Amino acid sequence: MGITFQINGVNRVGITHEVIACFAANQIDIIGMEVRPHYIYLKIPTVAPSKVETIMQWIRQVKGIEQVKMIPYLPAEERENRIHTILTTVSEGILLLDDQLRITTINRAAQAMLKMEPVQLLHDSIEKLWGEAAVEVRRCLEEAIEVPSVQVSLLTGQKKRMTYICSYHPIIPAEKSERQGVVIVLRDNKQIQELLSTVQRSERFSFDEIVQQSANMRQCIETAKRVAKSEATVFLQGESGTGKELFAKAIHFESNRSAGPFVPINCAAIPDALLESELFGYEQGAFTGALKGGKLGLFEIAQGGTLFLDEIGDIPLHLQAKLLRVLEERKVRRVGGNKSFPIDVRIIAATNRNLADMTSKGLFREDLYYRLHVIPIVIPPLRERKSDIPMLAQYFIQKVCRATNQPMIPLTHSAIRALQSHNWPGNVRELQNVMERTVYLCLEQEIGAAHLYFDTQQDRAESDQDFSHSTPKLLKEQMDYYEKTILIRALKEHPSIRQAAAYLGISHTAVLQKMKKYQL
Ligand SMILES: Nc1ncnc2c1ncn2[C@@H]1O[C@H](COP(=O)(O)OP(=O)(O)OP(=O)(O)O)[C@@H](O)[C@H]1O
Repeated sequence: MGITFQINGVNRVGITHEVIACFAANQIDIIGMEVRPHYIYLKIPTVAPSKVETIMQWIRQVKGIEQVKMIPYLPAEERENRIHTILTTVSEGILLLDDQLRITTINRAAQAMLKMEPVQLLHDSIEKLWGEAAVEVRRCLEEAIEVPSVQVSLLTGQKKRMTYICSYHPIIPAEKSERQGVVIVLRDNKQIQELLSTVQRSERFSFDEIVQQSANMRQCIETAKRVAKSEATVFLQGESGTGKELFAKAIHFESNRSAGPFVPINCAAIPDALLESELFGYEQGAFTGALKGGKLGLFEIAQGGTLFLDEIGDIPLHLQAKLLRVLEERKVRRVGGNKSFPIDVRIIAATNRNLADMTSKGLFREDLYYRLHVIPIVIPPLRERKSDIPMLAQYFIQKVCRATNQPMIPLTHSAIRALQSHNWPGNVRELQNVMERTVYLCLEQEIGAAHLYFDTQQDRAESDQDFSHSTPKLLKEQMDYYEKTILIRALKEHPSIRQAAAYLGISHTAVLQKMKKYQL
């Protein structure tokens, strides 16, 4: 409590001294003060309202003073109030340390996370409290560098060991080079995992959402449902676009791990050099360019949930060995790390390649193949389940109509017959594209066979041969057309993208880019 004045005047040497002298002459104590060009802020103990007016008149008599008014707080108090409000409202734990690494402030969230009262923490050095775990905090202070995302294992006030994700930020005042301290931002690892699984939970998916009515698909779903509750590794085989990822998701959400995360990774889409660190994570300093504090691997992120290894046939041989070890020991060691930690992750693997064939050719490790091939489920291509086509086509039409707020457009019998006589090399994904394109371009009340927009460009490329007929005329178009055809052939003739790349004499990433360009 107290009374605060804001005094505004000219910038004259000695003016502040004369204002203070007014208070001293009238025996009024000054309990807070701040001076800025043209402004003096003064705080005094509470006095009677009548006295306040008298004081203001004294001050106005000082030469050069233009305005005196009462304000609720000194500017520094106002800043402190704001910082206090921020600290109490953020969900992260915040600890402010001085230049000796002593704790000067701790917010409510940090007290709750550490399960400690401020008296147990304030004024103690973080090095005394955290021991070894504080090494990076000192580095942050001494080298004035930010340290983002370090995992720290600490004993809480209830003597329970918990893992936190911390980041350290040096406090460096503007215009000065000396360091004033460190801000520690603390996040509860469990909260992060829960957040992650909430995100996954929001994408819940069930077997009921897999559209089908053919006997062979029904059988696949029955098998998948039966094994979902177990912990067994499921091995999904099927051509591209048959719905392998949908099966993987449905199995996860039907399993006892449904509250945990579902983490998919497409092994073919990640360059060799990054795949290992994506899967297993890395320790700080593991290689040039490694993030400070290291990086969580997908095995760690999938803890308590399911890791979906899509396109498993594209994992290079040296990583196959490491993956096998992880699956057998159920322990992961980060790249550049020397400690292993246990993992609790269910594996679902998928491939559109003939892995058994690749094994016999020495392109895929036999031991890993058998480790993964526990419960194989073969999803048939669309051409082998033509009875699913009408239902799927209507489902995709309805999806677009709903999204664009238009009434459902019916399919004629002739359109259904045309759809069923198509070969569908791209399976359900291709059917989905055809139906979406057809709905967007259709101006009729119903969709007949003539209105279907098949992917003729792809059909032409796949049917390969006669380059002289109906090919594009412009040089660029012709070159693209031939490139796409060559790429399709190479991909068909080689068991993995990496080998197709080696055959074509280009990098794996170049093949991936071209596949994206031609939507293969
Ligand atoms: N039975 C189905 N019901 C509804 N949608 C389906 C069905 N099967 C596939 N789809 C849709 O087709 C697309 C391809 O499916 P998905 O990605 O699961 O195939 P995939 O076999 O994993 O393909 P890839 O091998 O290329 O990764 C997705 O958009 C998916 O939603």
